[in-house]
Amino acid sequence: SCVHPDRPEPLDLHLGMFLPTLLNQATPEQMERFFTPAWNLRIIGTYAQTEMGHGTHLRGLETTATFDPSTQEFVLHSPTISSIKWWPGGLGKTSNHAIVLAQLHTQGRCHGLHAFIVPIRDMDTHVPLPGVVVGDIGPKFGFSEVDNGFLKLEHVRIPLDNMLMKFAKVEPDGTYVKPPSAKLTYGMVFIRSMIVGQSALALAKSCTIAIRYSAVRHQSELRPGEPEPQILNYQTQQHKLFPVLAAAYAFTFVGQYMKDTYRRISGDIHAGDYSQLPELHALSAGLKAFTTWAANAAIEVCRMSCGGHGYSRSSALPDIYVEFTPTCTYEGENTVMMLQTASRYLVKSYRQASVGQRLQGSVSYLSEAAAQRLRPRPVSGGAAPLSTQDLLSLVHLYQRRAASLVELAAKSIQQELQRGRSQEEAWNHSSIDLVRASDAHCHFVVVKLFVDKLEQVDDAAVKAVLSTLALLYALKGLADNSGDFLQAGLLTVPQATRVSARIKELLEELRPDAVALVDAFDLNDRKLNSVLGRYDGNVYEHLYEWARQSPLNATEVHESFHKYLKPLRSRL
Ligand SMILES: CCCCCCCCCCCCCCCCCC(=O)SCCNC(=O)CCNC(=O)[C@H](O)C(C)(C)COP(=O)(O)OP(=O)(O)OC[C@H]1O[C@@H](n2cnc3c(N)ncnc32)[C@H](O)[C@@H]1OP(=O)(O)O
Ligand SMILES: Cc1cc2nc3c(=O)[nH]c(=O)nc-3n(C[C@H](O)[C@H](O)[C@H](O)COP(=O)(O)OP(=O)(O)OC[C@H]3O[C@@H](n4cnc5c(N)ncnc54)[C@H](O)[C@@H]3O)c2cc1C
Repeated sequence: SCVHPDRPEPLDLHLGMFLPTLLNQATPEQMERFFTPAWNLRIIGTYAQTEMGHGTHLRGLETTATFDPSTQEFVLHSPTISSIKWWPGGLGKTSNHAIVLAQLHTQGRCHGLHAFIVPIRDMDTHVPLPGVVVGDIGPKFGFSEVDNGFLKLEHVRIPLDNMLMKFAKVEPDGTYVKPPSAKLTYGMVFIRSMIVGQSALALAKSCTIAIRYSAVRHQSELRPGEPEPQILNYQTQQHKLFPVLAAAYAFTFVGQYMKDTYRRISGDIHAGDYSQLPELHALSAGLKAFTTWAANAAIEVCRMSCGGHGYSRSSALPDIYVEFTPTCTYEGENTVMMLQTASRYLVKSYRQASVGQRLQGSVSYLSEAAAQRLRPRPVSGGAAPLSTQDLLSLVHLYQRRAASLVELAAKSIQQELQRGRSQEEAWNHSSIDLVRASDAHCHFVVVKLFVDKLEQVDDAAVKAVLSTLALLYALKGLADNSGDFLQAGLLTVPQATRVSARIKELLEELRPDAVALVDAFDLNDRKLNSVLGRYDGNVYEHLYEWARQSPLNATEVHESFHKYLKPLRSRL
């Protein structure tokens, strides 16, 4: 990672999942035996959960770990083609160990998914161990530096104390001891929390490149007879890029918040208090999905805003896209994550609020919404006056939109049940509404955290420009989702028109600060690795130089001329 800063590489899973999973789930003895050599890179590990047949539905995973008390060993086995582990990064060629997630069988009973440390290659020769069939899964959309792999286990034996036993345990006689909370065996919360920060970084890089380049690039005519303007002066260009800039700041603050929240709640968990785990799961799942979807779309906006040169790899934008886009899929497919946040948290909280329970954490507004529903509505009704200046009133608006969409989704489930559908069918027939509700909840959380952050900024000028960005973020979201706000009676058509007009004013206000605002991300040229996004703006000279270095230019006359074109011509 020193050679290719911020690029995917074969040790990512070792650093990002193998070591953290040990930290969270290994016993002190296992820390000694595995963590220390892994920290020193003698053991190189990966996290092997996904199988060819199942990634999302963890209870459907087929790999088995059967305890054999006669030898004090687990026998790990892949019983079918679809049970072959598929996708783990660094598994194909790099790792000598894997944390394998498998269905634990002992004393004739299956106890569900547990984590096992499985040596897969000889520590000296790196040759796969007996019973281990392992290799690379082949070329992908991107990530070509990473050897994502497959792993077929054929009755591979590992010692009893290679099961990660900080929480659940198997005794030497095969007795299974349950973990203090069944949810502790889900290990993905750490990376999901970190991915939010990755979304911010991807956005910061992309808009730094696109905004700097838009200040360098001159095109067309704005006023007849005058020199060609910087493309950043076109309103449509600003409308593409400044909301991305605003989102990059918003997600940076949300990323910091997720890191702090993870630290705080995992501290509680280590101290034996599991009460905040559902909030952490719901927040990390929802915000992972919300921010990666937004960033994924925005990277493409930035690339296209650079015209033809954006398509060249010299811009770095194609690489940023292919490296980032799997975050929408890995660590929990985004739709599925949104549904987790909706079902396990929002709808449950809505029901609790409806029977008068006071809620804590990011859903406390559902209690307020429930209380309001009980009060008679004022006769005048309708949308409250909208201030396109007051951030707190916008936070409140997002909160009411989320409350209304959570209610809509919960009511849809209710109606489906009343139609005689089963709980599961009612759920599936409401899942579009549920994803919308989660999306609105996350959007509210992001706007709120952005506005909260402003309170911590002391410098008046910085606070002013960040407030303008926060306003743009909130109003652009309002405009993009005006259907929701109109449907919920939170916005009128004339108000929506005013929002669009205010957005145009904000774009103009931000224009003089736009380049300074991307410079403030402090992404150096080496890290950006983009000809278009160079700090010195010397784009054209370097673009020419970059092209001259293309492998096709290594010889003046390419061998294809002698091999194909010349013989072909002689036959015509
Ligand atoms: C040290 C330096 C570090 C430097 C870093 C260096 C560089 C880093 C770079 C990192 C690069 C990373 C590269 C890529 C890694 C990709 C790795 C993967 O994809 S790996 C593969 C990733 N694969 C995936 O992510 C698979 C996605 N699938 C899943 O997560 C699950 O199967 C499911 C959640 C969809 C459903 O599960 P199911 O079993 O059907 O569960 P139910 O729905 O029935 O819910 C039961 C109850 O449990 C609750 N609960 C659930 N989850 C959690 C949780 N996490 N927690 C807590 N609670 C949870 C739930 O709320 C409910 O509660 P209640 O209502 O009863 O109270
Ligand atoms: C680059 C990359 C690296 C990876 N690295 C690793 C790794 O290191 N270790 C590892 O174990 N895995 C890894 N994975 C695998 C990854 O975690 C899974 O691909 C991911 O969890 C999604 O699961 P899936 O592929 O089974 O998708 P599927 O679940 O098959 O998703 C396909 C579609 O079905 C929909 N769907 C599925 N279930 C539901 C549902 N309940 N409700 C509604 N819709 C649903 C999804 O929304 C999606 O549209 C990696 C994947 C990639 C692309």
